[in-house]
Amino acid sequence: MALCGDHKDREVRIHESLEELSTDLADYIAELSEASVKERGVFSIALSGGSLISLMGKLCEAPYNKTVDWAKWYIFWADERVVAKSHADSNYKLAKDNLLSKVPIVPSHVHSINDSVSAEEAADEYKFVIRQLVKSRIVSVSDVSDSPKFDLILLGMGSDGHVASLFPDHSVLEEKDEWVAFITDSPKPPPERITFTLPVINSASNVAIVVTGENKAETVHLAIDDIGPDCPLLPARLVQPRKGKLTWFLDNNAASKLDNYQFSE
Ligand SMILES: O=C1O[C@H](COP(=O)(O)O)[C@@H](O)[C@H](O)[C@H]1O
Repeated sequence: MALCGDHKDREVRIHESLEELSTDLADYIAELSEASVKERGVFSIALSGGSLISLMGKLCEAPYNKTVDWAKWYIFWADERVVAKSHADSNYKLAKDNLLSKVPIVPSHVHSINDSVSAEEAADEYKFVIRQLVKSRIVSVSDVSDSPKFDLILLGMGSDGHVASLFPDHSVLEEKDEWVAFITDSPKPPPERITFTLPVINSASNVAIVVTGENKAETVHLAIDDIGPDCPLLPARLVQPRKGKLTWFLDNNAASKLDNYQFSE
C-alpha cells in the first residue's frame, strides 16, 4: 500500500489491486467496529450504494465473519434511491443481497427508509428515526453541533465527484440545518433520492471515501490535490470532518493522476 503525504486528519491509502484494497477496507471497518463497541457498546455505520458494497465483500469471509461483533452493529444509509426495496436500484437491496444477509446482523438494527412514501416523507421519517436513536445514544451526538455523530460513514464517489446523493452544483449542498434531505432531480437515475447532508457527513467520527478505476482518476485528482483557486467545487472535496478523520481508499488506477504519493511498507 502507498500512502499520500497528507493532512493530520486525512489519509489517502493507495492499493495495488482491488484484492489488497478490499482486505485493507475490511481491516479498517473491523478495527473501527471493535473500538466503538469497546468505547460505546455499539457501532453506528452508514453505507452508500454503488461499487462500495462489493468492495466490502471480505467482511462476509473469515476471519471477519466470526470476529466482528455483528450484534452491536446499527446500519444506516448515507443515501438511498426512493424505489421499492426489491428494486434493482435500491441501495438497501444491494447491501442486503451482498452483505447484510451473509452476516448475523440483528434485523431491528437495520434502518432503511420507508419505500412506500414520497421522497420528502421518506426523508422526514428517516430524520425522525435517527433522532430517536440519537436520544437513546445508539448514535452519538456531535459536540460542536446538534448533528448525529456516526461512528463511520462509508461513501463512494461518482465520476462527476458526487458523494452520497450530493451532486455538483445542487442546492442541497447548501443545506445547513437538515440532517437528511430529499432530491427529485438527481442527474444520475433514479431521480428521487434521500441523502445525508454535509453537516451530518462532516460530523462523523470517521468517513471513508472508496474509489476505484481509471475513469475516476481525474476527479480524484480534483477532489484531493491542492489545485488552487480555480478548483471546482466537487462534493467530494467538501467532505471535511470537523473533528473526525477522513480516509480515502483508492486503487492504483483511481490514484494515477494524483500529483504525488510515496510508497511505504
Ligand atoms: O448513485 C450513487 O452513486 C455513488 C457512486 O457509485 P459508484 O458505483 O460509482 O461507486 C454511490 O456512492 C451512491 O451511494 C449511489 O447512490
